Amino acid sequence: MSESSNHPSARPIPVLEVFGPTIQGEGMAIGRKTMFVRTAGCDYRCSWCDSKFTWDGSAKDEIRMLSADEIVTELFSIGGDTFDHVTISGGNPLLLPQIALLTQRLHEKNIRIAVETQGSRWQDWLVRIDEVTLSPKPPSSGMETDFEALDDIVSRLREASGRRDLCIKIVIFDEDDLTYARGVHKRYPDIPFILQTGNPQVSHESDDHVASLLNRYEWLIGRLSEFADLKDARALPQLHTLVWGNKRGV
Ligand SMILES: C[S@@+](CC[C@H](N)C(=O)[O-])C[C@H]1O[C@@H](n2cnc3c(N)ncnc32)[C@H](O)[C@@H]1O
Ligand SMILES: Nc1nc2[nH]cc(C(=O)O)c2c(=O)[nH]1
Ligand code: SF4
Ligand SMILES: [Mg+2]
Repeated sequence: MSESSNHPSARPIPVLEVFGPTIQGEGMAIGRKTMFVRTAGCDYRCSWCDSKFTWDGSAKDEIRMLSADEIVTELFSIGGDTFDHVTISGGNPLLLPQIALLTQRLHEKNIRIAVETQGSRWQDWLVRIDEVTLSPKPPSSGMETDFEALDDIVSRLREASGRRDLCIKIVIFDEDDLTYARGVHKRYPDIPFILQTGNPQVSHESDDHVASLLNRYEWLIGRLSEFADLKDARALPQLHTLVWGNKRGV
C-alpha cells in the first residue's frame, strides 16, 4: 500500500483520548488489560451514548489530528512496557480509512488490536483486527439498524482469511431492546452474543449509581434466564462503570 502523504491511509487521525493501561470493561474480553484510543466523530446519535463528547461538539477543542506513528509513540510513552493490547473505539472508528496504517504499526510491535463499532460502515482494515465487536443499536437508542450494511460487514469478515474474534454486543434498556436483540441473534446465530446492561445516567454521578446499575444487571440476568432462544448468550455489566462511574479516560 502506498504511504504517500495524499494517500487516505497517511491522513492524520482525529483522536480524543489515548489512555490506559486499564481493563476492557465490556464484552468478550472483559477484564483483559488494554490501552484505548478513542477517535472523534460518529455517524450515529444514540440517545443514551456514554461518549457523546466524541460527536456533539462539546470536546471539539480537545480533538488532536495525530499520525499513526504519533499515536503509537503516545501509547508507549503512557503505557511503557506494560501492555500488548490496544482497543480502538470512538465515536465510530470505521469512519476512518487512515486507521489502516495504525493497525499496521501496532501489529509491527506485536500489539493485539480490538475495535468497537456499531456495524454501520466498512473499511478494508477491519479484516486485520484481532477482536471485532459489532454493537448494533436497539430501539431505545433512537437509531435504526441498516441490516444490509450489517449483513455485508458480517459476510466480509466471514470470508476474510486469518484468525479473528468476532462478537455481537447489544445494550439493553427495556423489553423492546430485548426483542430486537433476540432478532439479531437469530440472524447471526453462530456469532458469540452478549447482552450489555444499559447505563441510563451518563452525564452526572449519583450516590446510588452502582446500585441501580447492578439492579439493571440483575433484571437482565433474570430475563436472559427465561428465553429458550438465548441459551448460548451472555449478560454482562460495564465493569469500568461499576468501578469508576462515568469518569472519562478509564
Ligand atoms: C461509545 S461506543 C463507541 C463505539 C461504537 N460507536 C459503538 O457504539 O459500538 C462503545 C460501546 O459503548 C456502548 N454504550 C454507549 N453508551 C452506553 C450506555 N449508556 N450504556 C451501556 N453501554 C453503552 C455502545 O453500545 C458500544 O458498545
Ligand atoms: N475500561 C473501558 N472499557 C471499555 N470498553 C469499551 C469502551 C468504549 O467506550 O468503547 C470502554 C471504555 O471506555 N473503558
Ligand atoms: S454509535 Fe457508539 S459512539 Fe455513536 S452515538 Fe451510538 S454509542 Fe455513541
Ligand atoms: Mg465507553
